[in-house]
Amino acid sequence: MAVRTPSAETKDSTGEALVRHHAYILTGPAMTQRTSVAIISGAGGQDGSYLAEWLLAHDYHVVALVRHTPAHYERLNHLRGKFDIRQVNLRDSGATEEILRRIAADEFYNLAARASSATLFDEPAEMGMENGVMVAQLLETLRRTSPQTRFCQAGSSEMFGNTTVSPQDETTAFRPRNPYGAAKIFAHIAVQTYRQRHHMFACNAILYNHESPRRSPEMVTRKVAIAAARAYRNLPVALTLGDLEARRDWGYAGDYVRALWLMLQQPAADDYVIATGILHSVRELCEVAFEHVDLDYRPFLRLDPSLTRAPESIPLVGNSDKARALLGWEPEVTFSEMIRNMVDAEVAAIDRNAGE
Ligand SMILES: Nc1nc2c(ncn2[C@@H]2O[C@H](COP(=O)(O)OP(=O)(O)O[C@H]3O[C@H](CO)[C@@H](O)[C@H](O)[C@@H]3O)[C@@H](O)[C@H]2O)c(=O)[nH]1
Repeated sequence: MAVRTPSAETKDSTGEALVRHHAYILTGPAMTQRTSVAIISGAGGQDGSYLAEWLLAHDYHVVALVRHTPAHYERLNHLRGKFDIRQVNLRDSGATEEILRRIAADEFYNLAARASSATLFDEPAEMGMENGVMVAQLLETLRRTSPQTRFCQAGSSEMFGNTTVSPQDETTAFRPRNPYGAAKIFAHIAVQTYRQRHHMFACNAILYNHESPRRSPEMVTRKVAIAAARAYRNLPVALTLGDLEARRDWGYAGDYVRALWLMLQQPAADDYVIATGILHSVRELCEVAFEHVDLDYRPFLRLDPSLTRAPESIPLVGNSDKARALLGWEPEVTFSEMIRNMVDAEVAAIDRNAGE
């Protein structure tokens, strides 16, 4: 168990105590547990909501940083009142610095990013700023205000892009094929720089696709789950897909946020690939989702080539042996279980809406 130095109570501008922390401190033979404080940026997304749940279940004081008005974030609704939520644009370094200085968190998880597959190629300059340069800015602010804070950066398998190696691991060369992947690599290198040159506890998670009922509806797993549930409830279905043969290494988001947390509990900071190591096609995804409701997906399917992306010459599939060995991490939810849960969640949502 890591032993961390306690720090002082922090106060807001009114002088009111905000949070008391720190982690686990040894007091003689007995171990006293104090509340750890974690900041999650980009907390309103799929991963932020699962990570907030995980941290709250582990008695953390959670501070969620969101970009828009807090009420906007439905995925956090069930947790309201259990954590602090602050609206801040991380590109505003002054505002970010004030928050970081005041909170002096034990852990910081950076999940803030542009993440839609529709925008992987769009607005390269903005993409570079938000998914790349902003992370370096954040690390620099942390270095000046709260260098003891442990930092975790959510990277992506898109960094491997047009790889020539399969499966990919932490030693595989990056070959990004879009500005999204390139920006994430900039962030990845920034994390390594602050770890090596400034001795900060900063980790990179190279996350392969991870899904859940909280995934954005334009992502392919959620699209298919919604279509299967609507077909099951005899509602009009638009299952319009780009490509049935595209393959992905799909894991469950709840499992992946557990890996992020585990990284920050280690004696030393490092980088880890987080993946299942198993590929499935969009066709298999459709089969699992529709078979779960005893239907055939084919009559509902329309192919739209405009939704197709050039396939990778080598599929993106991760080797997470390092995370399994050093973090003791294993994915717990299988692909089929996850897709079936996603369909069940959509059926429940339809029924809830019908009952309102
Ligand atoms: N969205 C979508 N994808 C389709 C469709 N038809 C086929 N696909 C294929 O389905 C795969 C998964 O697509 P998405 O669910 O949109 O996710 P992604 O593009 O792989 O990106 C996600 O995962 C990355 C991790 O590798 C993340 O970095 C990224 O932010 C995002 O979460 C891709 O190969 C995509 O080409 C379609 O109609 N819609």
